[in-house]
Amino acid sequence: MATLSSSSGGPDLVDFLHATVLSPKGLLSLVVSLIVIVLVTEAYRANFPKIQGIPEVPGALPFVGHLHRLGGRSGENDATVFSQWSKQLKSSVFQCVLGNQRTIVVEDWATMKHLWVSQSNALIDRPHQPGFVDKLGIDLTGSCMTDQVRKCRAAGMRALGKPNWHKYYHLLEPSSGKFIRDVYRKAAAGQVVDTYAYLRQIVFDLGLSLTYGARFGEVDDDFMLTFIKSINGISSVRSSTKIYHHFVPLLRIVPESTNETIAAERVRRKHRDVLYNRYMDRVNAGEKVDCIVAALHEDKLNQEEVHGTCLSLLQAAPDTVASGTYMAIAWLASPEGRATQAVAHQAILDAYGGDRTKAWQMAFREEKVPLITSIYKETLRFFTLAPYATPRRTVADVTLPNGIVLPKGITLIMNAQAVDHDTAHFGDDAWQFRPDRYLDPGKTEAAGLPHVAFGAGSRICPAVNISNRIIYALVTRLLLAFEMDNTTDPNRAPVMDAIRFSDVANALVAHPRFYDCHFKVRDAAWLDATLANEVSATTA
Ligand code: HEM
Repeated sequence: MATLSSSSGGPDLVDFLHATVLSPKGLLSLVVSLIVIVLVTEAYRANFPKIQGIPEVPGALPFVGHLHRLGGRSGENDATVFSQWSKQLKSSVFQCVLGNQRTIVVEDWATMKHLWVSQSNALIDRPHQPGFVDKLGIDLTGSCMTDQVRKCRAAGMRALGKPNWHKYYHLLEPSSGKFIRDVYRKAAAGQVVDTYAYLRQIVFDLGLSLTYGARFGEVDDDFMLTFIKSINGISSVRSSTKIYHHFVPLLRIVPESTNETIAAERVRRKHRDVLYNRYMDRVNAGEKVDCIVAALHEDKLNQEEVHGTCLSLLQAAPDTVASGTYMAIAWLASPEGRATQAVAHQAILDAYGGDRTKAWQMAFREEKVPLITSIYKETLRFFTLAPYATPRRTVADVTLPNGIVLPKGITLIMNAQAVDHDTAHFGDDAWQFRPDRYLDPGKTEAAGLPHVAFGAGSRICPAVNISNRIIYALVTRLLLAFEMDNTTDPNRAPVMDAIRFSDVANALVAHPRFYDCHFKVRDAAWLDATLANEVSATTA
C-alpha cells in the first residue's frame, strides 16, 4: 500500500498519485465513479423541479419517469391512463415526468378554459421532441411558434379559410358523389360496405388539390397508398410517448438503430417531389394552377417553407376527417341511432321545403340543418379523435385557477378525452351520445367552444371549419341517399364505446376499428338522376 513517507511532499506525492488515482486501476475507479455520479444525477433529473401544491403521480422510475406506463405499454391510450391517475390522486390537475420533461396534465373543462383559452398566448409553443421534429423539416403541428412557423401557419390558414371554400366545391361535390355511387353499386349487389377508404380518399384528394394542385383517382391508387402510409408512419410518432429516445436525453447518446420517422420521411419526400415536379411541369406549360404552392410562391416563401406548409396540411388531413365522418355514420347506423336517421332525414327536407335535390346540391355550401350540425359536433366530442390533443409548452408563466404559478417552458397536456366528457360541464350524460346535445346551445356553447376535439386557443386546429363542413355535407348526402344499418356480424360491427372505438393506444390520433354497414337506397330513381346530374355538371 502506498503511503506519504516524506513531509516535504514533492516526489512522494507524485509517487502516491501514480500509485493510486493515476494508476490504471485508479483511473478506472475515477471514471466509474464519475459515470455513477452522472447516472445518479440524471436518474431523477427533470427540466423543472416538482411544483408545490400540485399532486404528483407516484411510481416514477429512474431516467424514464412515468413513461413506462404510457405509450400504450399498459394497453390503454395515454388519456385513459391520465384519467386513472387523476382519480387515484383525487385531482383534475396533476404532474408527472415524461423522461426528463416535467408535465402538467389537465382533466377538467374549467381549468382547460382558464389556461388554453384565457391564457392562450402563453401556451403557443409545443414541447420539443428531439429525434422526431428535427428529422422532418418544417412541421406545423410539432414545432414551437417561430417566425417561420407563424408565417407558414398563416399561409395554411388562409388557404383553408372560408373565402377560399368556393374553390373546393368542384372537388368535394363530385368526389362525394362518386363515393355515394360506389356505395350504391355495392349495396345494389347485396354487399355490405366499409366506407373508411372512400372517406379518406375524399379528404386526401382535397388535400392534394389544395396543396400541390394534384388529384388522384382511385381508392387503391398505389401512389396514394404509399404516400398515406408514409404520412401515417410520421403521424404515429408525433407527440407519442411510445419512443423512450424522445424523452430520455441519456439514451440519445446512442443513436437509434432504425428510426421510423427517417424511413417514413424519405418515402414522403419522394412523393412530395413527384407532386411538385408535376405542378412545375404544368406551370412551365403555361397553366395557372390554383393551389397553395402557387400562393406560397407569391407570398415569397422559400421552397422549404412551401413544402413544410403543404406537408403539414396533408399530414393532418386524411384520417381525422375520415374518422369523424366514419363514426357519425357508425352511430346513425347503430340500433341506438337508427331512429335519428328518420328524424334527421325529415329535418333536411324541412330545411329545403321538401326539395331534396336542392338539399343535396347545397350540402357543402351551407349549414342549414341544426340537427346535422349537432350530430357532427356530438360525434367529434364523444369520440375524441386526438385524446390528449397535442401537448403545449408555455412561453410565459401561467396561473392555475387556484393561483399556483406554472413556470415558463413547462409542458402542459390537455386530456381532451376527459375534458370532452367532463360531467361538470356537459352534465351527467357526458358519457352518453346525445344527437341533440347541441340543439340547445345553452352552456355547451358558452365559451364559443363546443368541445375540444380540435384543441383550443392559440394552436387550435386551423382546419376546424372546413373539417366540420365536410363532415356535415357527407352525413347530409348519405342520409338523403340511404337508410343505414350496421352489420350484425360481431367481427365487423363498429365499437360504439367512447374510448374503445379506437384500436390505437400508442399514438396521438385515434383510429376507429373498421366496420361494415348495409346501405338501403331510399329512392333509386332520384339518386340515379342526382348522381348523373352531378357527373354531367362536373364534366361540362
Ligand atoms: C376532424 C378533423 C380534425 C381533428 C379532430 C383535428 C384535431 C386537431 C388537434 C387536436 C390539433 C391540436 C390543436 C391544439 O394544440 O390545440 C390540430 C392541429 C392541427 N391540425 Fe387538425 N384536426 C382535424 C382536421 C385537420 C385537417 C383536415 C387539417 C389540414 C387540412 C388539419 C391541420 C392541422 C394543423 C396544420 C395543425 C397544427 C396547428 C398548429 O400547431 O399550429 N387538421 N388538429
